[in-house]
Amino acid sequence: MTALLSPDELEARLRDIGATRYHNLHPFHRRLHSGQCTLGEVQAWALNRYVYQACIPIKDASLIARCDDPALRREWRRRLADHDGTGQAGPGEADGGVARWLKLTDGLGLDREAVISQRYALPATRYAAQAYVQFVRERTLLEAVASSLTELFSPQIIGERVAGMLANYSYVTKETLAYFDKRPPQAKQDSDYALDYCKRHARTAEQQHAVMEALHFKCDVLWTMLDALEHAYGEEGHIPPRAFRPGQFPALPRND
Ligand SMILES: O=C(O)c1cc(C(=O)O)c2c(n1)C(=O)C(=O)c1cc(C(=O)O)[nH]c1-2
Repeated sequence: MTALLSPDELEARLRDIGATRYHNLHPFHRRLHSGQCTLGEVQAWALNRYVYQACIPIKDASLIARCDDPALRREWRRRLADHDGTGQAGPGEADGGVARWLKLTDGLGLDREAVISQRYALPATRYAAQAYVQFVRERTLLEAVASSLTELFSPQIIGERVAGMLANYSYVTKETLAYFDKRPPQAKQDSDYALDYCKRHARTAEQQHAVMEALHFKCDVLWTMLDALEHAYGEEGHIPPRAFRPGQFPALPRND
């Protein structure tokens, strides 16, 4: 166990974890952003990433449910609204991030119902997303907050992704990628709060260690999802039996 760090030293250690472990460094993202993915791979990325998007409000709701600090609950409620919408768009009209992600999968020609069913996602994607929800349910509140700290690094990758995909794929438009318009300011606000919370509440060396481990864990969740995509759809092409197959979607057996 390392010695007790100052809050700023803790922040520097967390930023260092992002600099060396965040999913912007994954080969699949490099291929995605530089135009080297096939249409099938771009579709597979969006379909699998829906599973992650859908789990985010569930893990945020779990955090709220076990939190006895009204200020933290209030802050986290905003995240729920960001993802699930406020309901102000009209009855049955979702206006949050999850709904905007479906505009992205629509734009890539994927069947909405099939995407929402999560049936054609890779098993590893589902397990990774479930592991994130489980982590937030079971670990300390401090670790649960710390596991969101990957968002410190997301504005940069979103910038690279939007510029790279618009430049490199003729079928990707600004409208297709509209999900990402709102994310950088939301992620900045979310991660500023979470970082400040961790710096204030990690008062012992053990708690600081737990915060850093939570960020490592979350980087692993994100990395695992991209490993699974690369393994299934990259050069080797080991698509699991039930998963999305480019070109054959959604004409797949429905009762499997
Ligand atoms: O596009 C990305 O690379 C990326 C990364 C992350 C992240 O680092 O966890 C999130 C998002 N996007 C995102 O859109 C999002 O809503 C989100 C919520 C969270 C979280 O842990 O609460 N991370 C992320």
